[in-house]
Amino acid sequence: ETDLVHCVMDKGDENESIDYLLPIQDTSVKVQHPKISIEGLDRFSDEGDHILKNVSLRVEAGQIVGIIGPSGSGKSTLLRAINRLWEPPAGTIFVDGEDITKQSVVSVRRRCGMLFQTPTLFEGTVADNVKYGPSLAGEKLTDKRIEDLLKAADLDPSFAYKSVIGLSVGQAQRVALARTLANVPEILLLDEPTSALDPISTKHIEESVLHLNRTRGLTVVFVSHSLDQVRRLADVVCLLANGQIVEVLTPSELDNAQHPLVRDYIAASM
Ligand SMILES: Nc1ncnc2c1ncn2[C@@H]1O[C@H](COP(=O)(O)OP(=O)(O)OP(=O)(O)O)[C@@H](O)[C@H]1O
Repeated sequence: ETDLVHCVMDKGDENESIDYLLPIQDTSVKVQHPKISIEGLDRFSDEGDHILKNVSLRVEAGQIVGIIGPSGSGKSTLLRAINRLWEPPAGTIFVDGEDITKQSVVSVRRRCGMLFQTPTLFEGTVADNVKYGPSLAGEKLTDKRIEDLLKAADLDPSFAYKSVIGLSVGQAQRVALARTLANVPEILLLDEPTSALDPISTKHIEESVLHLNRTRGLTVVFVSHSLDQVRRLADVVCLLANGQIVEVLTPSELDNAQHPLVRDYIAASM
């Protein structure tokens, strides 16, 4: 990872383009392992409720997977397990074929960056927030790199030295995206990332995510209540209901979904 960071930073210093922002991940070669593999994941709450039931899911490198489903079906819990915000049992979640519980939490969280519904920034400037993750790894970001990260999140570089106080939610979410990208993630986990945003801010975030996916091969797993968003972004859609994946299909197949819960969900969303 360190080598990649340096390679990207060197190139970033020479070139205006955000295309140097993250290493390009080779998704053309069929590698042995999927990017993410979830195998028989179960979760019980402290009260004994079965929140995730034997969930298995394969996400290929460079894929964008949308997770939809009724409230309380376990979508956030599933997403949070992938970067160990909730600790999955050993041997249930693999990234590049490696059990994530065998790696350090810090490295898992850097590789699998997460955005939440509501951005939480700490007080200070936009740049302070963007620099924070790399500083934990002893890395100091250049001004140019910070500007490139802001551009990648569809935010004007002039925001770098503004205080985060006074930012709109949409701007703050883009800062949160830049902060996540600063860790050079391979996977982006997005938990309803635009549900608090207006349509323009939503478009900014969606365009950034699509651009990063198309140009960098970034793998994306996102939770959304918007079927329109799923249609705009996802290569594959998973429907989660009562803690189980009940159907996996492409966005164009949504209208012909077989499972009654999927059909109900789509009907209710129209
Ligand atoms: N830490 C926890 N302790 C106990 N129960 C929990 C915990 N986290 C989640 N749950 C329960 O697990 C179930 C799934 O929650 P989760 O937030 O994953 O669902 P969701 O599909 O993301 O819902 P929403 O669409 O409303 O965000 C819910 O019944 C929730 O109350």
